Amino acid sequence: MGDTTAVTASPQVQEVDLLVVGGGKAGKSLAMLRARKGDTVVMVERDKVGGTCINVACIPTKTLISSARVLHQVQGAAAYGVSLPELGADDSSSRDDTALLTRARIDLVALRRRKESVVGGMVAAHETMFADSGMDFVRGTARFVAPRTVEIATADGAVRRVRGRRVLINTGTTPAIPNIPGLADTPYWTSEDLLTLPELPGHLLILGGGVIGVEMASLMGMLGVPVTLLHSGEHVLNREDDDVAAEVTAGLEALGVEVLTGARVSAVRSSARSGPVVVRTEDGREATGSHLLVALGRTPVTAGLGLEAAGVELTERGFVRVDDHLRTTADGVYAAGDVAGTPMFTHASWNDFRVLRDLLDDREASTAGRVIPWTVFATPELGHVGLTEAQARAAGHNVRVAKTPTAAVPRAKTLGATAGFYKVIVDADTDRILGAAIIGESAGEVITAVQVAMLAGMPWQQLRDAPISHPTMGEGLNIVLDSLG
Ligand SMILES: Cc1cc2nc3c(=O)[nH]c(=O)nc-3n(C[C@H](O)[C@H](O)[C@H](O)COP(=O)(O)OP(=O)(O)OC[C@H]3O[C@@H](n4cnc5c(N)ncnc54)[C@H](O)[C@@H]3O)c2cc1C
Ligand SMILES: NC(=O)c1ccc[n+]([C@@H]2O[C@H](COP(=O)([O-])OP(=O)(O)OC[C@H]3O[C@@H](n4cnc5c(N)ncnc54)[C@H](O)[C@@H]3O)[C@@H](O)[C@H]2O)c1
Repeated sequence: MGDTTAVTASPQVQEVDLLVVGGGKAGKSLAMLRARKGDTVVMVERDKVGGTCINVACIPTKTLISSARVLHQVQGAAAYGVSLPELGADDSSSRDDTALLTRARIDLVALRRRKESVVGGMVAAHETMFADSGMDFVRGTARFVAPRTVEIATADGAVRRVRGRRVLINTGTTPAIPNIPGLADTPYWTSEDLLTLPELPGHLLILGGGVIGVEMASLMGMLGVPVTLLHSGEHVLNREDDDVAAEVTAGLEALGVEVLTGARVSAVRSSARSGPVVVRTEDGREATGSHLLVALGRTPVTAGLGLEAAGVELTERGFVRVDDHLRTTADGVYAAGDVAGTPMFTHASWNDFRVLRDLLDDREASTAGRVIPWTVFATPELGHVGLTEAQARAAGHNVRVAKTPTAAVPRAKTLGATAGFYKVIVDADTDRILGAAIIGESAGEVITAVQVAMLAGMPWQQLRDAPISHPTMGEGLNIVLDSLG
């Protein structure tokens, strides 16, 4: 275990082996590992223990989505043969189970309590892990004042200066609030505000059909909230193929969500602080709602960090400039996660940690060429890995596409969850799998099997012929690849 008191080289500056600015996924993982290995480590965190994902992003959203899915299932439970015997089992003529189940509602207080309990449990686990690792976890805001040196305004009012032999910047992103006329004068929620669920909106307007917009629209749709989603692109989820986005849109519409595409919002107005919100698109369409959610991307947290003093440059888009080894333009300073322009996923930030773990131990490691999958937790779910069909064609591959409705998968039939499709893109010359998009129950789990096949360089025929358990959603991979012959 490291000497956490660290060596003081001058009266003002504490010298440590590793200084981590921002305790996101990459930062906290590296801080704990290096401290356990005996390095002196200071990690500075200005806000919540454990970073964005566990407090205000992945974990609370997925917890709420799980509750909403249960509600959705209960409301549709009569179709599965579920009835309510305690409400008149001996008088079946006087009740209508379908109607009663449909009337199931969410209890907002209990919902919030469940979310807070899941998040709280993970935060508590992090507090223990941080302490056990031996790192010096400092609550406060860090700002660079010299190369590899920060000044920390600590939460208890003190000021500390710390210099790291090596430094990692892992300050993440915050919701982007574009300068749309009228927006500043209108009450709006970001994803963080929505998670506190102060109330269920009468009608939610969502600006942006990226991952956040789609997941929140699906969540609110399942909770019975009328939703209008306005997205500037031709289809939601800009990165996906047209057919994939269309299927996700169909899933939203099945939940009652109105999806407006080609709808770049150019003005927002609200007659009173609590009055209806009206948004207007560039092509003159208008939508009215009771609440507004802004889901228009995320901004890297670099303002006020003093990066000039550290010699750390930014890219044109405002992210910390890094090379394939996550090295910034300043000697000994690395950056990782969202702020470094890594794809904005927790598992990508975690993978940055693994690259740094190896580099700091003088082993070869790089971010070049890695394939990062993602899951969009809408209902039905979308799992994605590798190239889209459009990207594969644009890259000049000799493309073959295998596509089968999720309804063809026996497990989907038993689950009564038949919406979606399996789509796998292969290279006809090399037989390698280039990418896949799967829409259906547990798609985020099934996509991992495709990812592993890709990592192993497996020819698609081997996955087609693998004896996959029956009946599982994974078996859909046999079925979809069978369609290639
Ligand atoms: C609503 C929502 C849902 C999401 N769902 C998913 C999902 O399901 N799956 C997924 O993979 N990804 C999801 N993401 C993305 C994921 O949350 C991010 O990619 C991930 O959290 C980025 O982690 P990070 O390591 O970059 O740093 P972060 O976890 O963002 O941590 C950065 C930390 O730095 C701190 N900090 C900033 N400046 C300073 C400073 N000057 N001094 C001290 N500390 C500072 C911040 O307080 C913060 O805690 C979601 C994002 C959102 C917004
Ligand atoms: N399940 C997950 O892994 C998950 C979940 C949530 C968020 N995230 C991460 O968070 C990041 C941020 O998500 P996001 O959805 O906020 O951003 P995003 O950039 O993915 O989507 C925002 C969309 O808004 C559209 N847009 C921009 N201006 C507009 C306007 N004026 N009117 C209408 N539409 C407009 C853009 O075309 C863009 O596609 C994502 O990149 C994702 O990686 C991941």
